[in-house]
Amino acid sequence: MNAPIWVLGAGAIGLFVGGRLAAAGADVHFIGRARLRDEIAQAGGLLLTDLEGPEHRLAALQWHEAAPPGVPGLVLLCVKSGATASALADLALPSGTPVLSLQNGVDNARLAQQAAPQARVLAGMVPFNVAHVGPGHWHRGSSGQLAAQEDAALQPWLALFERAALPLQLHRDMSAVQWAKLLLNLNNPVNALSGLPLRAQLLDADWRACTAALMAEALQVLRAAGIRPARLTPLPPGWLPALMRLPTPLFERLAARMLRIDAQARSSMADDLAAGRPTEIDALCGAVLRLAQAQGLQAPRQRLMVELLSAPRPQPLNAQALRQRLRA
Ligand SMILES: NC(=O)C1=CN([C@@H]2O[C@H](COP(=O)(O)OP(=O)(O)OC[C@H]3O[C@@H](n4cnc5c(N)ncnc54)[C@H](OP(=O)(O)O)[C@@H]3O)[C@@H](O)[C@H]2O)C=CC1
Ligand SMILES: CC(C)(CO)C(=O)C(=O)O
Repeated sequence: MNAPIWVLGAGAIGLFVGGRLAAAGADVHFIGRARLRDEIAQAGGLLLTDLEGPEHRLAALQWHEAAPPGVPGLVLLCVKSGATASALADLALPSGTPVLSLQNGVDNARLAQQAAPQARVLAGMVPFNVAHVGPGHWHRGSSGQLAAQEDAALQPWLALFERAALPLQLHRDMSAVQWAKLLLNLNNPVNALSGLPLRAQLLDADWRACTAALMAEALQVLRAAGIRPARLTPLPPGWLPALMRLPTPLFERLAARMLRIDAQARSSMADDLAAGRPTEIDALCGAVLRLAQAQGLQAPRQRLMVELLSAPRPQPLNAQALRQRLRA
């Protein structure tokens, strides 16, 4: 068996990925909140279900509210972006410990490396959605393969991820992959404000027009900065705004893969908004806004989304009102 894996941030992604690795035989330690530990215990264990795979039940988890005793062989960084620095600063990791960030946004690996300079922090990317759908129950509601920085430190772990049916697709240029994922994540604030499940929101032309406008603005900024996002979808990233603006019947046909989403799936930002937690808007639209500013450009649409989602109590909006405000 490999050395222990520590999941830092036992929430949707941490429980799903860590739970699947534990089911495949890994020695997984979850670092998370007592409320989720208690919820899982009261439900009789962790239940993981999957749109396209078998379900897994784990009767007991190795759960900690702070760093476990011992030394990890791998850390999976699964807290929301705003918690990256503080979560890592609380662990005294031995020199060279690989830390794989499974977070959205383009800056978390850098922030993590700053907080734990002795660790070997690697960027990763999760393309699929995991939602908390019932007591002790998390569900993967869309598909796609995990991505990670190509690095010798991950070699000993590749077979385990394969066994867990979560193979790591290795990339030399994770920055291009992360920017491409960020473009897709520009739908997160739109989804959160809509109050709708992801699939229903994506099947509404007005909400899609909002996301298209954010994507078009971000693509202009990336172009100006010389960043070429990787291709994560059947169509190249540059075509995403046009795809989103298609009439719904045509969109349904051309975006069939993007729409392979369970009716219950919702974006991680919608979860945060519903729970009254801070959102990751600064790591998504905020990152595009900062890149624009560095190029001497404006990004008024990203700025608007940052303002709307940073309000003390962001209110759901109707699609046409948001469209108007975004000039979409
Ligand atoms: N959910 C999804 O479908 C997807 C999520 N992602 C990305 O994955 C990352 C994680 O998202 P997700 O799993 O949804 O987030 P969750 O909020 O479900 O999980 C994170 C958990 O970590 C806990 N936490 C925060 N700080 C600490 C700490 N110092 N020690 C222990 N626990 C801590 C949080 O508790 P508390 O809330 O109390 O702070 C929360 O329970 C994000 O960057 C997200 O964008 C990427 C793709 C899909
Ligand atoms: C998978 C996706 C794009 C949408 O659910 C996501 O990254 C998120 O919810 O944050």
